[in-house]
Amino acid sequence: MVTTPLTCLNYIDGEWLAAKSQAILESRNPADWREVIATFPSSGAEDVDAAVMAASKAYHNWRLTPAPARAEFIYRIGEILLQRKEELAYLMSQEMGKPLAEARGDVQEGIDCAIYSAGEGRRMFGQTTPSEMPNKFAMTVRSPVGVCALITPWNFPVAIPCWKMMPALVCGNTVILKPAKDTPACATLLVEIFQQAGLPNGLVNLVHGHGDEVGQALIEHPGINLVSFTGSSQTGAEVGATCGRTFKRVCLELGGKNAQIVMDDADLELALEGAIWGAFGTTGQRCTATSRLILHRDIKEKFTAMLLDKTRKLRLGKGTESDTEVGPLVNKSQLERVSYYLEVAHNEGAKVLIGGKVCTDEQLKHGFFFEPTILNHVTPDMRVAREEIFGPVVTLIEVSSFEEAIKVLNDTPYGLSSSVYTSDVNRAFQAMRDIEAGITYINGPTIGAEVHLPFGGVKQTGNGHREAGSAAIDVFTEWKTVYVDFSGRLQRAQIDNR
Ligand SMILES: NC(=O)C1=CN([C@@H]2O[C@H](COP(=O)(O)OP(=O)(O)OC[C@H]3O[C@@H](n4cnc5c(N)ncnc54)[C@H](OP(=O)(O)O)[C@@H]3O)[C@@H](O)[C@H]2O)C=CC1
Ligand SMILES: O=C(O)CCC(=O)C(=O)O
Repeated sequence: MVTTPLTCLNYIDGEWLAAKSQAILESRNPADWREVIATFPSSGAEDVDAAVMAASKAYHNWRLTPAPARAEFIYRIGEILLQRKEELAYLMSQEMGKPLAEARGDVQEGIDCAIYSAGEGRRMFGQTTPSEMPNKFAMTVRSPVGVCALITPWNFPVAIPCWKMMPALVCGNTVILKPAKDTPACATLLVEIFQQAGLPNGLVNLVHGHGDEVGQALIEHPGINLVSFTGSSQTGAEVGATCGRTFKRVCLELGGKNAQIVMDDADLELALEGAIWGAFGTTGQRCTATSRLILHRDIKEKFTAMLLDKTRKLRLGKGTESDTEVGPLVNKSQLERVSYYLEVAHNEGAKVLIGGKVCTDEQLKHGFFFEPTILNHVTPDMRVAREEIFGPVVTLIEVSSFEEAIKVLNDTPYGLSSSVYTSDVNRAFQAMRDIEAGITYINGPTIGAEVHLPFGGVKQTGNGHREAGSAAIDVFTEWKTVYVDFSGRLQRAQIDNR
C-alpha cells in the first residue's frame, strides 16, 4: 500500500520536477476531506512549454521506432500494471472514492488497453489499391500525428489516461498528460509505472495543475498537434473552439444523459440489476451512467417497488471498506451540483421516492456522500431529464409503447450510451437501428464498455471521434497516400488525358 500524504511532482523529459512557480495544491480524500492524500504542483505556462519541448524532442526518435517495438513497451506497462493492480486500486479508492471492486475494474481497463494497444502495433493496417496507371502501385500508410495533449477527468483516473496514452504511443506520438486535479496521485503512480517499464525521456510528460491554466496553455500551445479531451460538454466546447482556431486535431469525449428502457416483456430481475449498477455504480459519476429509466406503464409500479427495495439496501461508505457498494461524490462542487439538481427537481414537480439529500450519518459526515436517489413523475421536458447530473440520481419516466420509449430515449441533447430490456428480438433489432447513441446494450446496463470496441457518442457527447478499439488508431494517426511508379517513364500524358 502507498503511504499518504504523497508528494507528487510533474514528470518532464524524464525528471520529476516541482512547478517553476513552486506553487502546490492538495488532493483530499472525498470520503473524509480532513485527510490529505497528496500535494502536487500547481503548474503554469512555463511548465507546459518545457513539457512540449521535451515531447517534441522525443518525437523524432519515437516515430522512427518500429511499431512492434513500441508495442513491446506498451505490453510491459500492462504487465507491471497487473503486478501493481492492488496498490493502484487502493490509492484510487482513497483519492477518488470509488469502491475497491470498481477501482480494480478501472485498473483492469488499463491492463486490457495495454494488451489491445500492443496488438495494434503489429497491425496498424493501411490499404493497397489498384492504380489507374500501368506499372504503378498505390497504397496508404499511417503516420503519427506528433505531440498530443491528453486532458483527463477524475472519474476513471487510470482507465481514461490509459485509453489515450497507450494508443497514442503505439502509433508513434509523444504525449503530455494533464490529469484532473482531483486525482493527481493516481496519475503520478501511473506514470511511475510507465517509467518502470523503461520509458524513454520525453515520451510521456505529466503536468499537474488547474484546467484553466495548464489545460488552457496546452490547447493554445503551437507545439501541440492533437488534443484528446474527456470531461464536460461545456469545457469540451471551449476546447474544441480553441483547437479549431489553431488547426489542431481534437477528439472530444463528453457528457451523457443515458437511458435504460424496461419493456413490459422484460426479465425484471435482470433489468433491476442493470438499473441499480447503471445508476448508482461509481456514485453515478460515469459518462455512461443510467440517469433515466424509461418504464413501460404495465410494469412501472412493480419495477419501481423492486427498485426502491434494492436501493434502500445499498451500503454507502468509504470505498476502501470491503462491504461498501456506493462511495462518496468526488468533491464539494459535485455534492453542491447534485444538491442543486434536487432543488430543480422539486421546483419542476418531480417526486423524491428515496434519498434526495446529503448523507448526515455520523460515520460519513466528513465525506461528500449523497443518498442514492429515485425521482418519480419525471417528464421528458424537465431539466432533470435532460441535463447531466453526474451523481446517484435516477429519474423515472413512464411510457405506453415501444415507439414512445425510443422517442423519449432520443429526446436529449446527448447520445452516449443506451439500453433496452426486452425479450422480443424484433424490438431489440429495432432499438439497435433507431436509437441515437454511440453505444446500445440489449438486456445489459448502460455501463461496462470493453476496450477493443469503439467508445463515444453522437450529438453533444462528442465531435464524431471514438476512443478505444481500432477507432483510437484513427484518432492518433494521419493517413499518407503513397504512389510508387515503376514504369520508368513519365506518365504525365496519361494523367492529363483520362
Ligand atoms: N464525460 C465524462 O466522463 C466526464 C464528465 N464530467 C462532467 O463535467 C462536470 C464537471 O466536472 P469537471 O471535473 O469540472 O469537468 P471539466 O470538463 O471541467 O474537467 C475535465 C478536465 O478538463 C480540465 N479543464 C478544465 N477547464 C479547462 C480548460 N479551460 N481548458 C482545458 N482543460 C480544462 C480539467 O481540469 P481540472 O482538474 O482543473 O478541473 C479536467 O482535467 C461533471 O459534473 C460532469 O457532468 C466530468 C468528468 C468526466
Ligand atoms: O462503464 C463504462 O462504460 C465506461 C465508463 C467511462 O469510461 C466513463 O464514464 O468515462
